[in-house]
Amino acid sequence: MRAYTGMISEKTAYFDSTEPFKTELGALLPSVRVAYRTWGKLNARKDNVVLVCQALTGSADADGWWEGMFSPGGAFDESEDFIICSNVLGSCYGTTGPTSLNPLTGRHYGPDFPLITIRDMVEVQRLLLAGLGIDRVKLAVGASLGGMQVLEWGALYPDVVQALMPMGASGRHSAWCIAQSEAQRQAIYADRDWNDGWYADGHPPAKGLAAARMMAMCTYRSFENFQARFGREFHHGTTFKAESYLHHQGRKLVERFDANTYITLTKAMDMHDLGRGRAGYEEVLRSIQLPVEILSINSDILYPKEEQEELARFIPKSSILYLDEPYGHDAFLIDVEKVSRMVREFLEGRALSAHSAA
Ligand SMILES: CC(=O)SCCNC(=O)CCNC(=O)[C@H](O)C(C)(C)COP(=O)(O)OP(=O)(O)OC[C@H]1O[C@@H](n2cnc3c(N)ncnc32)[C@H](O)[C@@H]1OP(=O)(O)O
Ligand SMILES: N[C@@H](CCO)C(=O)O
Repeated sequence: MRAYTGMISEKTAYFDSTEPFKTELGALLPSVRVAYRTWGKLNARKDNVVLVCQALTGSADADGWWEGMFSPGGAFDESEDFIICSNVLGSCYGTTGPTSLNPLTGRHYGPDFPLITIRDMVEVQRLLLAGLGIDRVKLAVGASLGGMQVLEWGALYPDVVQALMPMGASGRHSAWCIAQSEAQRQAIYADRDWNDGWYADGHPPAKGLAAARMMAMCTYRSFENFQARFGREFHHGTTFKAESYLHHQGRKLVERFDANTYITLTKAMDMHDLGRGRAGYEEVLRSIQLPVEILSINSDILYPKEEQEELARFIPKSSILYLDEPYGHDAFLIDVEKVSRMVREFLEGRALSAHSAA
């Protein structure tokens, strides 16, 4: 697998919405820019759209961070489908977020960027699709934060999306996940360069962001995976391989990501709750009348299988698949061949029948 560098591809396109965007929680963004990529061709009936929703540190470049999903006969097949992936609201890869200029102040939003929600991310994607003249999506698919967006698509726009495939996600962020996010954010706040989010250019809270990533990496993997890969072996001198692995991953994130963005996106994930302000959590799940294929990762310590089984229990036309791997939550990025096949089978099976019936 190619290492994901977080560079914005030159193939990235931009959609600008000059209308003010009101967030779910009432903040007003004067304008919104969306960075997006597409692959394949939109057919004459405009009914071959597959929407890919990114995970936490991803970008519009799904062919970078989820490369193995792109192949003839695989999940994302450019000869069949028109595949769209946009960078989420609040991120730092081209879509409006804390690193963007605030037109009202002329400086970066930084920590002034408002608290946003998964619903805001979906609303911004909806603006993009409308701007591209698309009003039907045959499949919305994504893992982790991407899975949350997929579920919100089902709740917000069931007339637009025709099938959903959320992976390694829940219908509402658990106390456990909120606690992990907060511990990571506290590592950033504790960095001497944090300066309440107004860190100087070239002096980000690097140690804090690296520590946050190291904590997160432990939750993206599993006891078994760390034990099998690193055991008690040393990397150099008295540094264990398990330590140097985390140092490496922490360093890599600091090179490609922004601390205020990390805070914005993890808070949005913590706000994830399909039931908020609606008729009730279970009712919302029951009301999703689309074919839904739920992928559960057996070794996931962040979103355990009970959470996907809960989704499957309440969403009427859902079924559940299990990815039986030792890798932990990030198995969706590692065993891509298997995941890709599962998506294609869904697309050509239950998802296709919903699509043809529409
Ligand atoms: C939406 C998104 O997910 S965005 C981005 C994709 N995800 C990420 O980048 C998250 C961070 N990366 C990863 O977790 C992984 O690289 C994955 C999930 C993408 C792939 O998993 P794996 O194939 O098992 O890769 P692995 O976890 O071994 O990481 C490989 C890297 O760790 C390094 N590494 C492995 N063991 C050690 C060690 N003991 N000490 C130091 N470095 C180590 C490798 O040299 C390699 O470095 P590179 O990425 O700079 O080439
Ligand atoms: N590893 C993912 C987050 C967890 O799925 C990312 O870096 O975006």
